[in-house]
Amino acid sequence: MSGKGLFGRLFGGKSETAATEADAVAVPPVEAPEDEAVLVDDPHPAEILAEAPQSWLSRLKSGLTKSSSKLTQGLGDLFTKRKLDDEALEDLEDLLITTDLGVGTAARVTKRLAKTRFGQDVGAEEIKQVLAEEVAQILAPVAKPLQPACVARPHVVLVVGVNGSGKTTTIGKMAKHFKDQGKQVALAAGDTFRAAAVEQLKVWGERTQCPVFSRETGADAAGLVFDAMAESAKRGDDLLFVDTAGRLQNKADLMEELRKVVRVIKKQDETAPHDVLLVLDATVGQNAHSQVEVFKDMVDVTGLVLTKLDGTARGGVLVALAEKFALPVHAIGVGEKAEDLRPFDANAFARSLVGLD
Ligand SMILES: Nc1nc2c(ncn2[C@@H]2O[C@H](COP(=O)(O)OP(=O)(O)OP(=O)(O)O)[C@@H](O)[C@H]2O)c(=O)[nH]1
Repeated sequence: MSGKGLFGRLFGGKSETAATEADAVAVPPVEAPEDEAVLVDDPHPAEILAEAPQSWLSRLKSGLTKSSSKLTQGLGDLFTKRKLDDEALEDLEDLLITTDLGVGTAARVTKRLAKTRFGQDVGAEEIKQVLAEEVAQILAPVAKPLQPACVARPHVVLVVGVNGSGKTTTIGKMAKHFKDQGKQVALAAGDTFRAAAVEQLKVWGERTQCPVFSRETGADAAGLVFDAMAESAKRGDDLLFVDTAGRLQNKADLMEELRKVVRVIKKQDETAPHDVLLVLDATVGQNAHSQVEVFKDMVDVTGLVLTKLDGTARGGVLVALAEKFALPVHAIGVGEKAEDLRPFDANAFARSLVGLD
């Protein structure tokens, strides 16, 4: 592990290399190149916004394939009809921990099986059922789709997270979701630190036909957000999504910037921001825990969005996060297209995660 400390690992400079799946502590988001042409040129907007040929459930299942295969394979190896004794329970607990489900979940599942099936022959399918039920129970209290009341105009959703976690993409996908529901939505490019971030948000603005409030690179983010709120209120928008920087020189700078943004938002509406979403990249696995802790220190995080579940076998981390923080999980991302972000459903997720239909 590098000697940079937590902040260095979370927000470290360009020299940080992307973490591998096996690297449980380093954070993969590496600052995207400024000339990220694919984002700026947007050659296939229609494709990105196109209706999904598959149902959401099949997208979810295929998105979680890496996670479910790891679990299914592990369970298959352990339980081709095996007596459930102490050793088998220990092996099962270890497997569940290695799939990022968390110590608490692993203990719950093994305890339940020990109570009901100790000494009997059990198979992988039976264990999957028990696991799916336990996971769904853990997730049910946190599965809360974002339902902005829009009593205040605009209802302000502040979006935070480390660079590359998927903030901008999540904003774009949510903008489409709420536009489709008939809401008037605007976007504020509060990551004035990186030109590519502003450009990327503008691309989503064009795709979703939402105005994007932006300023030149290096401009004061809080000033931009203040003006964006005033303008959005004048327009009578239902919703204003505010993108933010994910990395500054150090933690103190980032904290100061985020707190300043919150202060200026409150100057115009003391009930705002109405939601503060922390976007987490699921591929970082257990490191997501530290990210939640760091951001909770900086701002009043009200809910989570987990992205890139399609790119990792570590989808179980969502369960561990739910157990530890009990923060609402509003949505999950299983791909880069607009329809790849959906309100989070505990049961569907639990069954897909363990590879059940
Ligand atoms: N596979 C996959 N890719 C995703 C998902 N969500 C976002 N991405 C991709 O992840 C990359 C980073 O996403 P961004 O939205 O730019 O992340 P950000 O947090 O705004 O990052 P900065 O703009 O660097 O601050 C982009 O290439 C997205 O297309 C997802 O659910 N699945």
